[in-house]
Amino acid sequence: MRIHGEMPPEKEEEEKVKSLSLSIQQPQKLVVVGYALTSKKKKSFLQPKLEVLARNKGILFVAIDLNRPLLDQGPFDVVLHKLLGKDWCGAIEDYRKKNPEVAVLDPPDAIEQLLNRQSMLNDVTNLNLSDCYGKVRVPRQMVINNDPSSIPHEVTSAGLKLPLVAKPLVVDGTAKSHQMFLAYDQFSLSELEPPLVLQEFVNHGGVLFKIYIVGEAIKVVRRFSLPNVTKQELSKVEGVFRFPRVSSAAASADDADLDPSVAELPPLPLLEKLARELRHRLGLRLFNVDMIREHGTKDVFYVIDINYFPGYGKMPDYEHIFTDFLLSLMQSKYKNRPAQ
Ligand SMILES: Nc1ncnc2c1ncn2[C@@H]1O[C@H](COP(=O)(O)OP(=O)(O)OP(=O)(O)O)[C@@H](O)[C@H]1O
Ligand SMILES: O=P(O)(O)O[C@H]1[C@H](O)[C@@H](O)[C@H](OP(=O)(O)O)[C@@H](OP(=O)(O)O)[C@H]1O
Ligand SMILES: [Mg+2]
Ligand SMILES: [Mg+2]
Repeated sequence: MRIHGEMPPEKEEEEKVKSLSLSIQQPQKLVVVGYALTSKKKKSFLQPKLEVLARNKGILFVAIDLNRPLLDQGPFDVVLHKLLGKDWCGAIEDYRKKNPEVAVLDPPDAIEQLLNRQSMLNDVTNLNLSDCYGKVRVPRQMVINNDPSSIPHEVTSAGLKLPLVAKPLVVDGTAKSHQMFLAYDQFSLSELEPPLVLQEFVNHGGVLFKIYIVGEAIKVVRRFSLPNVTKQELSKVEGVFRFPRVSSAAASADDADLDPSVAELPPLPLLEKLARELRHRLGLRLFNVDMIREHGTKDVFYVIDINYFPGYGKMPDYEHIFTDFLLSLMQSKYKNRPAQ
């Protein structure tokens, strides 16, 4: 008995030969991805499961040699990078100008706005997502550049509400740039070392949504976060307390037994619109957004952090999503090429 849709054996052979000869006439072009990553990033991102799947799909990752001029290397179809410094950014800019057909992920000037927590959330502030299943806000915040002794006065005159999260102003991939403090009173903030961003803490029930963006693809996961701070606690406690990287553990909160009103994912149309708008405004294709839901509301969300080229290795299915994205870059490249 033949299952519906199955071919007779002779026809099947004919088809095999046909597709083989087609592939000989038009051998699949390898997609060469040059990468320049810190060793930490290389380890977390370039996992064997990604490299193997990529190879099967005709994608080859090649390390860029940082001791040789970038312009002498390649040819690459895509350049993937997460390195800092003027020299590197200059080299990448120069490379982009001279190789406009290569997809450089992403342009250094677009990345720059995410390397400073003052500019990082600007584009979210200016978004207008009304009628889109929820409100997306940014916590009120201020920057302290110097003189920690002036912080209590500055916080009071800016009218910021306690508790505050104190975050290093600059995000440069070092552990220090992720060192966070929770401040229960404004006086203790003078103990901290500027430059800092002081951001209002928003109660959100201890769950954070991490929205990974890879080109047009979105993946959202739940992560654990800081618990709510009650009024009572705030009135009793004084001081600033360093807290660990609560939301970075790969063990996600997806499987935890959570209050459904806290755990419910933000509506997909809201996330799609947010991702689309941010992709355009930021001019980036690889980033993630940390979002929390204001406790006691259904649809008031706050964006508290945006990261360039985040820990995709922790994103479920990242190897499929990322390789599909790389192939889609090639398709749009050939589609946009003028006919010969
Ligand atoms: N305004 C806020 N209100 C409530 N919780 C916050 C706020 N800002 C930060 N947090 C908590 O602190 C954590 C760290 O803050 P943030 O995401 O800004 O730091 P980060 O080091 O840049 O994180 P990442 O590892 O995602 O880059 C968040 O995951 C969240 O748990
Ligand atoms: O994917 P999430 O949970 O958001 O966490 C990432 C941070 O946001 C990134 O800042 C880290 O990358 P850098 O250490 O290169 O900044 C990134 O480092 P990683 O790629 O080595 O895991 C992650 O810690
Ligand atoms: Mg974060
Ligand atoms: Mg961050």
